[in-house]
Amino acid sequence: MEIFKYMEKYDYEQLVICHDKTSGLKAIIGIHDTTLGPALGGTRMWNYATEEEAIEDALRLSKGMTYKAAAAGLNLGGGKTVIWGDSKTQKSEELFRAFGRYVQSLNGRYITAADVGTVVDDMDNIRLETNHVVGISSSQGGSGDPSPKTAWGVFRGIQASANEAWGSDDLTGKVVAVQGTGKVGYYVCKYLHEAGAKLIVTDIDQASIDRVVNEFGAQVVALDEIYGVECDIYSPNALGATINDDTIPQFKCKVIAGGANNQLKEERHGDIIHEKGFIYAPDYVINAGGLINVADELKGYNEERAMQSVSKIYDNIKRVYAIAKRDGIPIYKAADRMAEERIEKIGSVHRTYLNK
Ligand SMILES: NC(=O)c1ccc[n+]([C@@H]2O[C@H](COP(=O)([O-])OP(=O)(O)OC[C@H]3O[C@@H](n4cnc5c(N)ncnc54)[C@H](O)[C@@H]3O)[C@@H](O)[C@H]2O)c1
Repeated sequence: MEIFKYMEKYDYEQLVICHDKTSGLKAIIGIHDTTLGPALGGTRMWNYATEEEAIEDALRLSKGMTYKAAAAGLNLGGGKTVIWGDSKTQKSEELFRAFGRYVQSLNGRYITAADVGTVVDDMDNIRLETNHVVGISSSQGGSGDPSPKTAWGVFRGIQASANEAWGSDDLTGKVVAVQGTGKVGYYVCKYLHEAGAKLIVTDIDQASIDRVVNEFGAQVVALDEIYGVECDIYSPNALGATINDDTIPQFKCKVIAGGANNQLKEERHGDIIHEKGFIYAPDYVINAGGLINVADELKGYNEERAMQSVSKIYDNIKRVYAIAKRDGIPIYKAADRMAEERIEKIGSVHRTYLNK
């Protein structure tokens, strides 16, 4: 990989390679864009096959965070860390403290958080060396499990999508097919049930299915049946890539809106659902509740304020739909455009010299 060529192509700011022999730390911090504010993004611990794979992931993921934060209306840029190692066998206090010292050395340009392979305890260890970490434990002033907040944002995005499709936020009697009833899916079901929607669910885990059946009267279907059920809304909250060549012909819904990451198998599937007239809430806009929630820790965490901020996902989703119509482009592309326009506009404000 030609790193500078790649960085130039997608306009990256910085790549930081961190090494500590004693703890075995091998970390790569990608900072994509800090126009809107410090780069915030989680630390992923993963046993990559090669050094190149790890670098590519740090770069790819940090760029994704630029778009996610910008579209969420946060004053944050995009960054991400990958720690190259096995999260089951290679974690230690010293490894995360060594990493924390590198985060501190960036003096607030980058703020870290938990991601795949890292947990709250790891963030608490990083916190021993730097303040530039969020997602720490509640006892330390952290915001706790983000899943209910992510789900609240997904619910608000579903309301905005219903408004777009049927002219009203009212979900009474609407049938929603929910794929995945885990940490996010359970709360999505809860909010939908409270709003009067009817639930059809599927999951590989029987205990989580039983819970939503008992608590919310959900109807259950087999794993593969969820795509083709008669419903108004399909809400993916489990796996990525469930909008693909196999599933699109099965969909009977009008709206696709759920919390799962990377829902389009390929970009062209975003074009296909656009041509077929589906209302699709772009994944990284509708599932930003966890990020918005954790970012609230930077002001001293306040749950009520965080929930209000997450609620604005309603407006963000509506804005994406408006941009798609304004420019005659598929909705998934409108999300990127919304993020890029915000960075461009705020960036131009920052050109004016201010003696702060
Ligand atoms: N937790 C968050 O705050 C958050 C934030 C942003 C995005 N997301 C995304 O939301 C999705 C769900 O995250 P989560 O935290 O609820 O994870 P989770 O592991 O708690 O839940 C996922 C659920 O999907 C089920 N599942 C797995 N394979 C399935 C299949 N083939 N068919 C149906 N169900 C299946 C699992 O049994 C589990 O109950 C993921 O894509 C995640 O990346 C989560």
